[in-house]
Amino acid sequence: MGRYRVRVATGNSAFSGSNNQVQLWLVGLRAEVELGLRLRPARGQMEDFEVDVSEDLGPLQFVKLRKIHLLIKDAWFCNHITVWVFEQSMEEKEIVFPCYRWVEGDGIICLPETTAWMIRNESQGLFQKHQEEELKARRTLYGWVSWKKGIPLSVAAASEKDLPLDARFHEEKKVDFERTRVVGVTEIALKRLYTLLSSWNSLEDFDQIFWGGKSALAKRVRLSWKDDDFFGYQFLNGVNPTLLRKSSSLPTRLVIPPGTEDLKAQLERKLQEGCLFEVDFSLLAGIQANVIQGERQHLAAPLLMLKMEPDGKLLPMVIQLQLPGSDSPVPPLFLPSDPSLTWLLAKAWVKNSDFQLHELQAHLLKTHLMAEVFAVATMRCLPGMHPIFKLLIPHLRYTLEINTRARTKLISNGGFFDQAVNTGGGGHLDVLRRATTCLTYRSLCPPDDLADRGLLGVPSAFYAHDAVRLWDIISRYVQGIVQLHYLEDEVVRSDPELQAWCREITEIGLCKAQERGFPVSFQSRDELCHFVTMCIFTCTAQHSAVNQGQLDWYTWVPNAPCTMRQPPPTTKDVTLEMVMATMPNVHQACIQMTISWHLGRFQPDMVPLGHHKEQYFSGPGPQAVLNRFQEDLYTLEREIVARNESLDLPYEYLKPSRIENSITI
Ligand SMILES: CCCCC[C@@H](/C=C/C=C\C/C=C\C/C=C\CCCC(=O)O)OO
Ligand SMILES: [Fe+2]
Repeated sequence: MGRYRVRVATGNSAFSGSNNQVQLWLVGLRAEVELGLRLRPARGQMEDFEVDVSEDLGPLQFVKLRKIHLLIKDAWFCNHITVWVFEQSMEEKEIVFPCYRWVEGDGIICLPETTAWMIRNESQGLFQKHQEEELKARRTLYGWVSWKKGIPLSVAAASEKDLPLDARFHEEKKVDFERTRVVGVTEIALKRLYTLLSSWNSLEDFDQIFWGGKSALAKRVRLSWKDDDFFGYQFLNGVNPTLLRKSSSLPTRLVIPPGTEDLKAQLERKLQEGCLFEVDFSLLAGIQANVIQGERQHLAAPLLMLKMEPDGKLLPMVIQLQLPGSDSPVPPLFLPSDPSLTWLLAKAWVKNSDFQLHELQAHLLKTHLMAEVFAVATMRCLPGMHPIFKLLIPHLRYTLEINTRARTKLISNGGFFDQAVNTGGGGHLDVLRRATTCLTYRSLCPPDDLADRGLLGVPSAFYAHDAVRLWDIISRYVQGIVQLHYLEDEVVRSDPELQAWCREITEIGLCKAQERGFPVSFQSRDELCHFVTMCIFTCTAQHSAVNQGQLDWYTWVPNAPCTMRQPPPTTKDVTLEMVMATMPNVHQACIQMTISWHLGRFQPDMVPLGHHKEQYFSGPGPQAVLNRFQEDLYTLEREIVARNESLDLPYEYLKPSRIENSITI
């Protein structure tokens, strides 16, 4: 018995309130009581009321709530319920029941209090029963599907409309997304009209469609894209810093034609000096090229060799556009000393190939689709009261919807890839399949990946430096939360939901990825922390590193052509007509610019890394861990700002304030 003050907090997004009435129960260890209230929750409001309860409820464990609709069903977004207990001779006690979900229909929803997971074993199985019912419902809502064979599984949803309401964009996000899509389509149409009668026979003609919405760096790209150091820089710190690796030997595919022995000597010298680097696009070899409006597009599978200069500049040394084969046992090598247009076209072929592997492998597969697997497995295996659910859920916001939209608009039949990209038309799916077969756990963990690629401690590798710093900061955050909940390794080993989550990711979502180093169980807190750090890094920092740069590096189309309309050159006499006949045409270029702007622009409702408002945890312990996380991020922010001040090209993509807390675009 005692007096209770109850606070009902409603979400702040549009339509979060409800005209339906809400009924509440307090459920204690010894009894439960219906509060007899009928409140209509209002958007952005916290509504308090007090009740005297005659029964002895015992320690509160749940709040139960139900929305009652007479005529119209009106979903309600409940943030949380907070209860203060005033009991005789005891000071007031605050108990929080997080929700952060839509309340639809008229079923009863059970909210466990925030520390429930810690006391679940002593509570007569009440929490166990709740968890089982919750997961049974979630497994119905969040199903797996194989969208295309050979790539990670996705959420079962033919379009975003089929997703559960809790996985959908909130109104503000949806309106912004749809508005900018309309702006994009309109811009494409206007540019087509504007260029209908204009010439398209010089590289400067791309200026005609290089309109607003571009960044300062995009304008710099337009001026500097032909320069070799600017070209090389992008493999370290551009939109795709994931392919460059330090050479440990001359690649076997690099067949040196007779008469170019001095090139071989230069390469070997750079190799000995430890400053030879390579980017190998062999993954594209043999991929079927797209046919766009009846016009066969073309693909290459380049190898690029570069040298790291003492001043940190990375300069291209040689480009081989095709793998040696029966029809071309010694493919021509293109050099900086070649005629300027020849060398420019060879570099363009490298950047077109980089566009394919960036968008499909680094961006879509290694961030978006990985995050989707984490999201579906989390919803299917971890109950809302589980600490790893609470830790991860803010980093999974909106990901299922943006990925579903990508499957229906970008990589679908007739989508962006089919309309304007030379791996479109099905080749893009083969690239995804090939990339999946070489998707290792190590490649998703920067300390391992960058060590394997020889990029640790390289002064001009700013992505590498910032990625390792962020990994360490996120790792400390994860360890802080894990150590509060798992007091020894045995607790990890004996957590059935956690072990099921791990297996669901590796064996189901990633299709038996244990062969590629992914775990099928966690034997220690360290193993758990490493994996969860990888999940959060992938959903935040890594996506930021490969997404934001689309606006800067892809809107000047010649710097990263989305398609190539003529075969790669086999001789050194390249004309401007050949270059323009190869580069994307006006329509394809317009589409590339629009998509790059739409996907790379700053999201107006973005939540910066570590600054989500939802409070799934409560108490001083988790709050102190989160506070330390935010402080560490702020320290890194200041470090990066200071470093960037001395750079001609500041590297901004891993500045914490620019990293979104989840993959939402
Ligand atoms: C190649 C895949 C990149 C990774 C996925 C991407 C997500 C994109 C999700 C949705 C894009 C939807 C529509 C495209 C936007 C505007 C197009 C305007 C013209 C039109 O055809 O509608 O990561 O960011
Ligand atoms: Fe993205």
